[in-house]
Amino acid sequence: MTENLKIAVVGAGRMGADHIDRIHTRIVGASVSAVVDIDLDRAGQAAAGIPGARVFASLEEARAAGGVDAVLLATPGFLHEEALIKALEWDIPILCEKPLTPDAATSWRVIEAEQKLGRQSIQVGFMRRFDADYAKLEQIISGGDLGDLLMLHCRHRNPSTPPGFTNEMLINDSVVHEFDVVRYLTGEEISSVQVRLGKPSRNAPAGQHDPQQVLIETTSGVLVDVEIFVNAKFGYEVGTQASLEDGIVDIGLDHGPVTRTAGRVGGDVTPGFEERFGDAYDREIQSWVDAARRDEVGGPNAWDGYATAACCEAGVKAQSSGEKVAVELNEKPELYR
Ligand SMILES: NC(=O)c1ccc[n+]([C@@H]2O[C@H](COP(=O)([O-])OP(=O)(O)OC[C@H]3O[C@@H](n4cnc5c(N)ncnc54)[C@H](O)[C@@H]3O)[C@@H](O)[C@H]2O)c1
Ligand SMILES: O[C@H]1[C@H](O)[C@@H](O)[C@H](O)[C@@H](O)[C@H]1O
Repeated sequence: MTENLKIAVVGAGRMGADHIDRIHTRIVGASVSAVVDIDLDRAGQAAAGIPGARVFASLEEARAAGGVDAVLLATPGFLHEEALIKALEWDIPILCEKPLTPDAATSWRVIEAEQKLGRQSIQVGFMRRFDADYAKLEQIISGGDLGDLLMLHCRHRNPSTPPGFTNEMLINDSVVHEFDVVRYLTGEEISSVQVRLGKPSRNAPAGQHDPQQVLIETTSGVLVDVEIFVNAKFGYEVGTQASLEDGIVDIGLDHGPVTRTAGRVGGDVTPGFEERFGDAYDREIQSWVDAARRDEVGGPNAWDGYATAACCEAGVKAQSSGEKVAVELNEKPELYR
């Protein structure tokens, strides 16, 4: 077992910097040994104050300098494939922020490379599986006391989007989480995706149709509707209502105290994903580190990344056609059964 997992974090932007701080301050059994970013100033800022953390412009340079046991990949999704294939060739564990890659063909190439390695080495950053609410909902559904799950109603609202957030990214950067959650909660694959574009918000930037409604069906016929609304302004909200045969369960309602005073009632709105899912990210990264030290994977794997990428591809097609698009999956390799 590796005593102290020395991690190279690739991409020191919003998510990478958050993970660097988390590993440095809260994660046990690991340290940040390298910060890689094409923007060296940004890498330097993220590495500042972390003993032993060196700064590089590429993963190859970091690897050549030595002291890299594992990679945490936090660059934009379209850049993931190349780094994943490299890390698999070097046989070092990887935590890849979602999405694994943006479409099925590129994700399948990653699956093929991992099969060549012969063991699972990639964990995908679907942190909702580590959220206490989602974990409880999964237990309620799989426990069976409320009968079969029939429908899920999901809401996914972000205050705004960063520059360069395309219309396709509503699906392959945001709804990719719901694709994973649906597979996690039902234990089934998704069979089809449909996207409906209704009245757009005046707050959406040019080129983005926001909000959108995504309709999902699983292999046993569980129906799911998702409101994806990425310029909702008021704050960050992710929640799900599950309709089961003998009960309705809600998670992700605004939490914290609700105060009634001076003729008003109210509580706090979560500003962003860091606050909503902070505990989940901590558990996710600790689980990855613990497993990686034993050469194992501690969460959703490359098959989960591939299956959701296939859903994203169907979703992007459905955005332009308006039709229900079937999700086509290759046969699941032995490595993931
Ligand atoms: N799990 C979650 O809730 C969550 C939240 C936010 C972002 N993410 C994911 O994290 C990843 C990063 O998102 P972000 O919001 O931090 O993006 P960001 O734009 O803030 O940061 C990306 C960083 O990557 C760097 N970069 C670009 N090309 C590079 C290259 N070739 N080599 C090294 N560095 C390079 C950029 O300079 C930038 O610093 C994405 O995959 C995104 O989907 C996940
Ligand atoms: O990259 C982010 C992140 O994955 C958040 O969890 C999600 O709510 C956003 O929609 C997405 O853009």
